[in-house]
Amino acid sequence: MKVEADQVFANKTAATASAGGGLVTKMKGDAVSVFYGAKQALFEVNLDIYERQVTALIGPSGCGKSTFLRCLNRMNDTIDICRVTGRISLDDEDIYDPSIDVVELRARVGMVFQKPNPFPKSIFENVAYGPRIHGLVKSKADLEEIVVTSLQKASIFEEVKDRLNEPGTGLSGGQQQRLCIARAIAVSPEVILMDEPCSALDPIATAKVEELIDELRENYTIAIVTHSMQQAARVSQRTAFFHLGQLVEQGETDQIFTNPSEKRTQDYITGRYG
Ligand SMILES: Nc1ncnc2c1ncn2[C@@H]1O[C@H](COP(=O)(O)OP(=O)(O)OP(=O)(O)O)[C@@H](O)[C@H]1O
Repeated sequence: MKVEADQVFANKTAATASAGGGLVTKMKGDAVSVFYGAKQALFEVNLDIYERQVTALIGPSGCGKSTFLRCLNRMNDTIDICRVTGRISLDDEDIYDPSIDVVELRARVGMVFQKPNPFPKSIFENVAYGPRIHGLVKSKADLEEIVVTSLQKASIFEEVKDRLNEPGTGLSGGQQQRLCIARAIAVSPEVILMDEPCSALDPIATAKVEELIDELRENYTIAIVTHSMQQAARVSQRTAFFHLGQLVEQGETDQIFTNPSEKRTQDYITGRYG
């Protein structure tokens, strides 16, 4: 595993170089603990998500990666037994403060799920829905422009431009996932959370989505949960390794994969467990 990761780094472009210095914190977790009923799933996690960087959350199954990701736009609020303590901020504002409008928060911090989940509506409507309910458009022309630019940014416009009125569910899995990314982009989020966005995709569709993630980094802050260490190495500049509900280590992806500080990280990336 480590050898493959090294090869990936050897091929990496200047993109990685920009991961050094000058980083701005976009979201910050301070002593974040999460409980599902009596069971504690996360233990005092401190993690910074930097602006215009891709941060990969890695670790063995059940270590709490998705739980942490879901805290970042309060998706865990939808789980009755879930309780979150500590502080999570977006641009230094506490997102769990009672004054926060959760609908607005989720527009600023969008999410793409493991399984592509287009609405059972046309391709156009899938993307138009968010801007419309968030009141982001004044006219039909505005809406059309947002739909087209979102599909372009999600690198799917060329494939769907002649079938915008056909159902989104009729697209291939990889196209559906890029449609879901277009839908997330349409409400102009600042942060995009991705929970194993490629796990239901074949290698070609995965490569397209990974390429897209790299392009999106120019304008968005991204946090991605992935089981694939090669994927983490390919798409991220920062990596956070979780184990048994604890954040073991975080840092530049190159450093985490080639020279981790913690033995548990080393064991995981070399395939000793997980
Ligand atoms: N809705 C829930 N109700 C109760 N327990 C939950 C719930 N969601 C997650 N958990 C528990 O919290 C712990 C962390 O789960 P989580 O899904 O965050 O891990 P993960 O690292 O994302 O795992 P995976 O890689 O398998 O998706 C696990 O023990 C899991 O069983």
